[in-house]
Parts: sequence; C-alpha cells; structure tokens
Amino acid sequence: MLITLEGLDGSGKTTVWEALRDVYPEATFTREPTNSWYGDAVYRSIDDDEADPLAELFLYTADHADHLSRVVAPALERGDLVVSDRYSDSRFAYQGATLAAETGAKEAGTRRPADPLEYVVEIHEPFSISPDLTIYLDLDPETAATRAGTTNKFERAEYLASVRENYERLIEREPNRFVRVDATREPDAVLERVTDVLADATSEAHD
Ligand SMILES: Nc1ncnc2c1ncn2[C@@H]1O[C@H](COP(=O)(O)OP(=O)(O)OP(=O)(O)O)[C@@H](O)[C@H]1O
Ligand SMILES: Cc1cn([C@H]2C[C@H](O)[C@@H](COP(=O)(O)O)O2)c(=O)[nH]c1=O
Repeated sequence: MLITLEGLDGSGKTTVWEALRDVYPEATFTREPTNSWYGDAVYRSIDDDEADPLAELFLYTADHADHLSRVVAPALERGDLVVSDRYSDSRFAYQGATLAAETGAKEAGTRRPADPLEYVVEIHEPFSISPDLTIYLDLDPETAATRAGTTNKFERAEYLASVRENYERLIEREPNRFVRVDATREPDAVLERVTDVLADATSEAHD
C-alpha cells in the first residue's frame, strides 16, 4: 500500500513522516526529492532562481522515475507499506503553478502547455504508480511560508497560494484518495489524526 504526505512547504509533512517511523517500524519510508544524484540535480535547480520551469519539471520527473523503479515499486512488490514524504502530487501542484506563473515565455517564442497542471498529470500517466491514500496537510500560505522560513524560491506566500489552489483542484478530481488534515493544529493533534486515518486505511486493506 502506498501512502503519501502532501502539503505546502512548512505544513508539517516531515514532522509527521518522522513520527510515523515509530508507529510503522516495518514500513518503507521514503521521500521526494530523493537522496540520489537525480535528487541532487533537483536541489541545484531549486537553488537557481533562473532555472527554466519546464527543464525543472523534467528534473523532478526524472527523480520520480528513478524513485519508482529503485525504491517504490520493489517495496510494493515485497508487500511493504510505503510512506512517502511528497510524491507526484507535489509536481502537479508546484510545477503546475510555476509553469502557469511563467511570464515572458511566449514573448521569447517558447511554447508552453495551455493547462500546466493537466499537462504535468498527463506526463506521469504512462509510467507512474498512483498512491492508495494521500494525507493532505492543509495550511494557509502565510503560515506555511513563515514556518518554512522562506529559504528558497518556492517558500513564498504568493506562490504557495497558487500551489494551494492546485492541491484543491487535485482533491476535487480524486476526493476519495485524499484525506484533508488541519495542519494549523498542534503537532501532537496532527499526528494523532494522521495515525487514526492510517490505522483505518491499513486495517481496511487487510480485510
Ligand atoms: N503542527 C505544527 N504546528 C506548528 N509548527 C509545526 C507543526 N508541524 C511542524 N511544525 C514546525 O514547522 C516547521 C516545518 O515543519 P516540517 O519540516 O515538518 O514541514 P514540511 O511540510 O516537511 O516542510 P517542507 O516541505 O518545507 O520540507 C518546523 O520547524 C516544525 O517544527
Ligand atoms: C517533490 C517536489 C518538491 N517540490 C518542491 C517543494 C519544496 O519547496 C522543495 C523541496 O522539497 P522539501 O520537501 O522542502 O525537501 O521542492 C516541487 O516543486 N516539486 C516536486 O515534485
């Protein structure tokens, strides 16, 4: 079973992901961007304010393809519970927003997809594995940017507002896959809610 944690920067995904290790010691815990050389390339792009948004999308997607074949697919094949801190929805929401916000591409004669979110979803369809359950840690963009510390180009409230709109579109498309958790609550309360949701989901999977 594949469970993913999604949300804006600073929404508390990594805090929850770390705590879940004690709850599910046998599970495979993984994340995107990964710690491979593909992930290193992604982090170089994150640190480059001038990175081409389409090139950046394909770096993230290359990292995802490697993550799938090297970690996720083998773990699922073994029957492991897999918990990933960020996964394909991050690409749909973030790169969907980056491509939509890109100004000047048309003037420079560069062609871009009409609906970036749909485009990013479509390029994943032929090869990716969809999560069974996605926990969406819902937080307003201002608090998210404050908690994240605004250390990179993505961690700005205005940009995170359009990322949040994209997450809402994704939830509307697949309401049964997503479970929304109020990430403004205290860390213990957030963890308790996530743990309850996972307990239900994993017990249903065994029935
Ligand atoms: N429920 C919470 N309430 C208040 N602060 C929190 C909560 N959860 C996490 N934090 C704090 O917010 C900061 C960001 O948390 P964390 O790294 O878990 O978020 P994240 O979603 O993984 O962020 P990113 O996507 O940027 O890696 C940390 O300082 C963490 O201690
Ligand atoms: C997987 C993925 C991530 N991002 C963004 C979101 C964050 O700002 C950074 C790094 O992620 P982290 O959880 O803070 O380590 O990358 C993205 O834009 N697209 C993606 O697919």
